[in-house]
Amino acid sequence: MQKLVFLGAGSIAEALIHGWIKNEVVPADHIYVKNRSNVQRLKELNERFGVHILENLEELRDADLVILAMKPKDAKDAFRAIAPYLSEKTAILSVLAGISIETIEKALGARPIARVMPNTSAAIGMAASGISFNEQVTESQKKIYLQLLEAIGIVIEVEEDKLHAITALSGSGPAYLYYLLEAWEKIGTEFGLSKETVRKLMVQTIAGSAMMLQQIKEEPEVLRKKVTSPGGTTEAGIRALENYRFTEAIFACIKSAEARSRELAKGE
Ligand SMILES: NC(=O)C1=CN([C@@H]2O[C@H](COP(=O)(O)OP(=O)(O)OC[C@H]3O[C@@H](n4cnc5c(N)ncnc54)[C@H](O)[C@@H]3O)[C@@H](O)[C@H]2O)C=CC1
Ligand SMILES: O=C(O)[C@@H]1CCC=N1
Repeated sequence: MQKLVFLGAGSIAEALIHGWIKNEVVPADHIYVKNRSNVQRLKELNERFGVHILENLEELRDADLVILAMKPKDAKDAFRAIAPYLSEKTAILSVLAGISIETIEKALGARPIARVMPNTSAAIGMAASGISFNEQVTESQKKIYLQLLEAIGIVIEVEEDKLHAITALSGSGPAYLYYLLEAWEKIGTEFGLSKETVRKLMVQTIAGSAMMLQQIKEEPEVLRKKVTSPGGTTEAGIRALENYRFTEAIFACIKSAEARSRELAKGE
């Protein structure tokens, strides 16, 4: 693919660009970026990664792949603006939360479309992505899409309806973990530790726990129980979480995010 155009130059676009260039999957010279109005932001991406700035929509005509990376609320306007400039050969990769393949097909015509839900860890090649394809995607195109996503982490193909759940889990997931770390830092400093010390310890704790799950093929429950000495500190901590209805809070979190993804699909 010679020309990949990002429509939307925000955080997820940056993460994908960073991942593709760093992992040498797509040369910077093949990447173009466009946003709505923030020219400074485009210049910043140009200077940082060497990607081109798409000056006008006419230049979409020879694009091989258009990546839809604006906010879902801006998608309708964007579709209307770009539809006249897309040629038959142009394929689509959408990262829009909620917006269905059917909606994209209706707006941009029947063409190869991959709907992807990555996360911002794409920037360091550690994304967890879900992906669905429409019927126009051939087996060889599928391989190219998967290659693009595997270059920035892991990717799992699912039926499209499940992307709402994936959005709520791994799409938003990094934010939940950062939020958890924010809380740990607050309480850690209340105990007189420096923020830097808490950060160092807890980032390693998150990374170590994730690696344990990956490398030692045991259930999280088994690993949790290995930490939890009878009558010990972990037991006391977990009891407090239970008192604050930890599982219910997590369920409510994921259900709310999943429901929001379904609302976005309806344009709400
Ligand atoms: N941030 C994240 O962790 C993830 C975001 N997503 C999805 O990615 C999309 C973008 O999210 P962010 O990067 O966080 O948003 P953002 O707000 O950082 O960036 C959105 C960009 O879209 C541009 N834009 C708006 N209308 C446009 C148009 N008509 N043509 C071209 N560009 C236009 C804006 O100027 C801005 O550069 C959303 O649809 C979101 O659901 C998906 C997975 C993870
Ligand atoms: O918050 C959002 O809507 C997007 C989708 C997943 C992560 N960020």
